[in-house]
Amino acid sequence: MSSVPQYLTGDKQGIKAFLDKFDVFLFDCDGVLWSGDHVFPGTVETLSLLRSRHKQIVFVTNNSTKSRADYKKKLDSLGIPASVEEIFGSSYSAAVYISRILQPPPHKRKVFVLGESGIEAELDSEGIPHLGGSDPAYRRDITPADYQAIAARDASMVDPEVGTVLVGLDHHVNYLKLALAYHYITGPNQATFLATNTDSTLPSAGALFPGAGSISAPLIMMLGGPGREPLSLGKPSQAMMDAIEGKFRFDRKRACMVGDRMNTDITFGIEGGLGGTLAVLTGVASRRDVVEGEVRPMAFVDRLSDLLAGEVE
Ligand SMILES: O=C(O)[C@H](O)[C@H](O)COP(=O)(O)O
Ligand SMILES: [Mg+2]
Repeated sequence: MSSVPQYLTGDKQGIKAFLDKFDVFLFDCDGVLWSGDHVFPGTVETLSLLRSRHKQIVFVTNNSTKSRADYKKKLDSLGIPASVEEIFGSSYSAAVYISRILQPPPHKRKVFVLGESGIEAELDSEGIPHLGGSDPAYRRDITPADYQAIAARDASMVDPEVGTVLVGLDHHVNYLKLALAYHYITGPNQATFLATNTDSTLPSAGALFPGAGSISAPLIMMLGGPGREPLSLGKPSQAMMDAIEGKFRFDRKRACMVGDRMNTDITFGIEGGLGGTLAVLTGVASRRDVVEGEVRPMAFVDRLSDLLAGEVE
């Protein structure tokens, strides 16, 4: 059983000592920097404190609805200084995995997407053709003709060149898309079943909503349940950690993962062999999860801006 994490809120010297241990901070976004479009008070000041101390900052989000360029716009709109180079999302992680590791053969190079434009933009950035996703042709009710065409594997409905099904948070999921995804995975296409992430919930507006995991769950059930889960390329996937380390070239022992979720963010940092992990209580995890859970961070604070107390010399 892991030890009880250090509680740093209000502990000026403890915060200073904690911050001094690290040169790199990997920041989760939803539940840490903001909740939906509400940026938590003190977030901007805390990040600029770290930058003033020459700490490297990387934004590592599982939220696949936006691309890195979209996140740059969101960070700008919330007054959070950042470069697009500092952003690493699960949709980019999945696109890189497909183009550089999975490398489907030319006749199976297309990806059927259950997700939003963030996935499509990152697949485009890696030159990967895709269908489904935000295409309005799929945002409709299934019809009797659809059943016939899908069952008959009519190429107008079931594209023979689909070799991968990629699932992320999809605010427009529906029966037709789930049916097509199932047939791509189980039919002659034998498509590879991937997910950008499998978070069960999404923290937004101070509450919890269906997460990306709830979008792939019906497919897992249709495929026979446990053992048929998709390969997930978001946190805590170490494929994502390796890609981030490869890009930013940092000493893992001098890096700290900051997150609000134990089974993604904190597990990501621990399994990645990072020097530290810090939890905040403004998102998914409760204090009890942090202090008594199976997975525990090195330290925690009530909110990110509590780190500002570390400014005192
Ligand atoms: O369902 C989801 O996709 C997640 O809740 C969301 O993406 C979490 O984003 P993160 O906290 O990693 O920024
Ligand atoms: Mg989060």
